[in-house]
Amino acid sequence: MTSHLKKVELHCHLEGAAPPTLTAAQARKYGVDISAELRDGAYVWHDFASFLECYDKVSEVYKTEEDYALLTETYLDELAGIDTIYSELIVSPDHGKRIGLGADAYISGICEGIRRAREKSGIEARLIVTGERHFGPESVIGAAEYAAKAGNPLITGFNLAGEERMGRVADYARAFDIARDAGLGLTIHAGEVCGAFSVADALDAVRPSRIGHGVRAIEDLDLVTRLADLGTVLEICPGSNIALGVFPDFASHPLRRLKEAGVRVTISSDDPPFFHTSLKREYELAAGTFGFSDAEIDAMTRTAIEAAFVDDETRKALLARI
Ligand SMILES: Nc1ncnc2[nH]cnc12
Ligand SMILES: [Zn+2]
Repeated sequence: MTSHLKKVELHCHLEGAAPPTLTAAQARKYGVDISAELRDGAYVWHDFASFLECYDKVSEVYKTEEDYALLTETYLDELAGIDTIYSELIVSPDHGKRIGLGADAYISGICEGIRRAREKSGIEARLIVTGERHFGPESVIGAAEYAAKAGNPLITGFNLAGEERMGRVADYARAFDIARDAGLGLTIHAGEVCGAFSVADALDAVRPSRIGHGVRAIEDLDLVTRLADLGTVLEICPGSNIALGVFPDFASHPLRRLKEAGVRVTISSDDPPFFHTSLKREYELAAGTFGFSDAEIDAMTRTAIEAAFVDDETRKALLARI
């Protein structure tokens, strides 16, 4: 049981958190046929590439500023309902542009959702703007420029997500320079679909303070030592990793081995309904399946706050609540 524990989430894609019931209602509202991507209340995909396609199609039924406010408020309300005190949402202003809403309206809807949720429960949230590898380096640079110039106090981080097998991290280094110069926190999806080399690439080319997933670092024990020595924080999403077949089962998942090797680990849900999971379930897995004590889980939550892309005053206030 982890219902008595305070929770924090560093790694969740906003559109990836869209509840199937809400997506179905949105599709009906706009007359969009989503039957190939949403069947019997579940999202339909069969491998990483088709997951990304399904994700993009689902995202298309969220079209207006109000749609994004509602989606954000809905997810943050769910998190607050399980005693989550802080959430970082991975968002894509580029997506806002692609669907014709515009990056500013997309972000403004999301910020309104954060405001509404915080008013009800006090939950704190920040935004990590992401570029997506499969749209190429220029689009990722565009996302970084947007994040850097937005001057929005809720945008505090920059990420690289999408098809990890496309290009090397060095191809996207310029985008991270722009984000770093703007004072944004940096994190990169690496070592999820690709092996340890991808995590080493991220450290060599960018040296982010956090890595999304990073779990396949376990294939190279020198790299695990490097992560531990650098203090790089891994945003680990066990349910996502099993759903995507990164590891065959929880028994072979390296969360515990990475933690025991001294790597700073945290737990998140990634794209919860796509992977039949939730932050609640991830905490339950940490306790039940991985066998972590309450104190060990609290320590991971504290690590997440230490690594959060927030100002020191907010960090202090969050730490005081664990
Ligand atoms: N798990 C994941 N990996 C890479 N890109 C993503 N975009 C949404 N979810 C993702
Ligand atoms: Zn992710």
